[in-house]
Amino acid sequence: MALADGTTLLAFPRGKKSEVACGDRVVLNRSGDGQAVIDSIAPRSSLLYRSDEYRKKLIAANVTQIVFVVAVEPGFSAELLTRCLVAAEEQELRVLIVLNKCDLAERVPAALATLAPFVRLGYPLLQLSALECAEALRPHLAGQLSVLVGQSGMGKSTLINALIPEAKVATREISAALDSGKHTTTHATLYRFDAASALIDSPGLQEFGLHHLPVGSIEHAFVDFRPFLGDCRFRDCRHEREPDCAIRAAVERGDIDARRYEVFRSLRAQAGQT
Ligand SMILES: Nc1nc2c(ncn2[C@@H]2O[C@H](COP(=O)(O)OP(=O)(O)OP(=O)(O)O)[C@@H](O)[C@H]2O)c(=O)[nH]1
Ligand SMILES: [Zn+2]
Repeated sequence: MALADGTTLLAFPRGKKSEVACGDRVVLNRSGDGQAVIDSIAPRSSLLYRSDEYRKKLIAANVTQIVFVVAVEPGFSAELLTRCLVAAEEQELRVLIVLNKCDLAERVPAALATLAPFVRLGYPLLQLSALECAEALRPHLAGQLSVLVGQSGMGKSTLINALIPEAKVATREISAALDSGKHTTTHATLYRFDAASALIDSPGLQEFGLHHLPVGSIEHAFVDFRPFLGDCRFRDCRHEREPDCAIRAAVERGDIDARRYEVFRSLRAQAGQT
């Protein structure tokens, strides 16, 4: 836990089950030996979970922006990006898509083609090379609590280590404090730039399991569905086999990307289970 004066200390939740997420603002009760107990958690402006059919887990609180890192190689999952965008829309967060490894110039056009449908939807795209110009990302982090998300191999660690030189050291210190190296891969870490800007590195968000989303909020989280919502014949249309479904009609006309519609269907089928 970081205090207002910038110092940090080790803090533990009161109960056994931790309800605290990275990014939370808390009231601490100091115990004198440099440690503390978490008394209460301040109201959150946003909350990201990961979930599967069995359980959901808090990942990050009070985030204002998701930075989704993809690379020109290896290939990335457009479905995962769609899921990330849905999670962001549902929590009303900003999104920045970062295309990394643009130094591999001959691979850039293919990656841009994959990203074109997302850019058409209005999501901002930043092209950079974590090896050559990681600094290009820094201005986009100003004034935001960002969470950095990406599949393995996209260059997330390279980016963080370039922007935050103490990041490598911090990970080691936290593992030592918890007396176990195995925590390094599962817990989220918050790196502060200034009073208004910080970055959360959260390995757990990679898969974007969204089983926890309320069924009714999913269709609204697809920005391309919004112009057509309310135009279906049935008010409670599930956009599956109902007659006169405006969403399916839009897919058939090509106004909604068919792959996005398929992601919608799978999210809807899984929704509300945890
Ligand atoms: N050419 C090029 N290679 C890069 C760039 N950024 C990262 N890489 C390489 O891509 C590989 C993966 O980078 P990492 O930073 O370890 O990727 P990661 O996303 O943190 O992956 P995990 O550690 O598995 O989560 C490494 O071999 C990096 O050197 C870049 O901008 N250009
Ligand atoms: Zn419909």
